[in-house]
Amino acid sequence: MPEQSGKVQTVLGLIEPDQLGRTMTHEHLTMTFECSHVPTAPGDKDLATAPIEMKHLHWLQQNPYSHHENLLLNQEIEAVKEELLCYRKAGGGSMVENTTTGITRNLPVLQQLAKETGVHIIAGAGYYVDVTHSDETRKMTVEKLTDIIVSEVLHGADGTDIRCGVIGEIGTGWPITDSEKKVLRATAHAQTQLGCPVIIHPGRNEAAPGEVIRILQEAGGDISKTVMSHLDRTIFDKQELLEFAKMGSYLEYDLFGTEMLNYPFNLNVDMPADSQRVQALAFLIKEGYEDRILIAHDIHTKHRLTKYGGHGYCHILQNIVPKMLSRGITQNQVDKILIENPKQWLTFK
Ligand SMILES: CC(=O)NCCS(=O)(=O)O
Repeated sequence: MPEQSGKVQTVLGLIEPDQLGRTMTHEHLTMTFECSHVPTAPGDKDLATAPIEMKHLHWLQQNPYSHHENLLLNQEIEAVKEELLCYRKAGGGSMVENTTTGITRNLPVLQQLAKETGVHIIAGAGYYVDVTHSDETRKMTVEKLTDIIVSEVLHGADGTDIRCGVIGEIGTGWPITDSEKKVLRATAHAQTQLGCPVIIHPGRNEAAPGEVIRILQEAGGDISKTVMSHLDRTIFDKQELLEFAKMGSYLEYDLFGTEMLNYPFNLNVDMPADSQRVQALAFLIKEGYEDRILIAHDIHTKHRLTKYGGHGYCHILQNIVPKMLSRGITQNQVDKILIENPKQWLTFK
């Protein structure tokens, strides 16, 4: 039985699950997102290269992926540290940092942030979406990928001895590519060896989450210890959502704070507003899924930091929790979503 059994693994070592407190299960504290750059409309070229300033904030909120600098969250360590200190003051305890290979994971920075702020940080093992896979990654067998993921959890990643405490976010697109399928199978095999939590980034299609779960299931993965991220931009039909929920994964609404008219990665999608996200949570609770819900902001660009006029990492604790309570979600249910469910998910078997 690995030493992680019954514990949560942070970048500073193992902790007791009860130490976690309120936990955001899908955040990024340092990463790059250049892989998802969206070409700028011809008339907007100047805005796309202008410094990030208040007068451009609305344009940036509507076009976050067309501004190169905005995709470099890794340049904001001081601002992120300030926000983490506020997060602690607001009653936050822990964060899962979902940056995996392909979007510039930086474990020493995560360790430094954890030491300086007292927030428990859990780092992610594995690989982001296909477009970020190196030639070397593409050539690897499932067995080799499994060994690497297991080693990132048991021994440390990126040449450090800093150990990851979850596998993911494992990136998949739509349709799921062969290289992504290999990584999914390796994820399931590694999870079988380790008894650890897994978190998935699905493609932007209603069928994508179910297809990922089927691949993991066939490879022996533990779906009850797996989180499906980004449901807020992926499954809209209530019946489809309930069908998916029956498959048994955690159901994550992790784009709180993101409100935009045109979602550039899939123009057929109407990105919901936060009030609609709260309605989705209330619906899932009414349908009996309060033990399976997780929430977060998935901050991955600069403009969402308070330094740039964004909502920051405290938005859920300060604004969304009161809204949940005002919409009939009880304090006990809020605590399940923010404390108990993350604890159950993050504890190694
Ligand atoms: C970092 C990351 O993958 N964020 C998800 C953005 S998306 O628009 O929900 O795909």
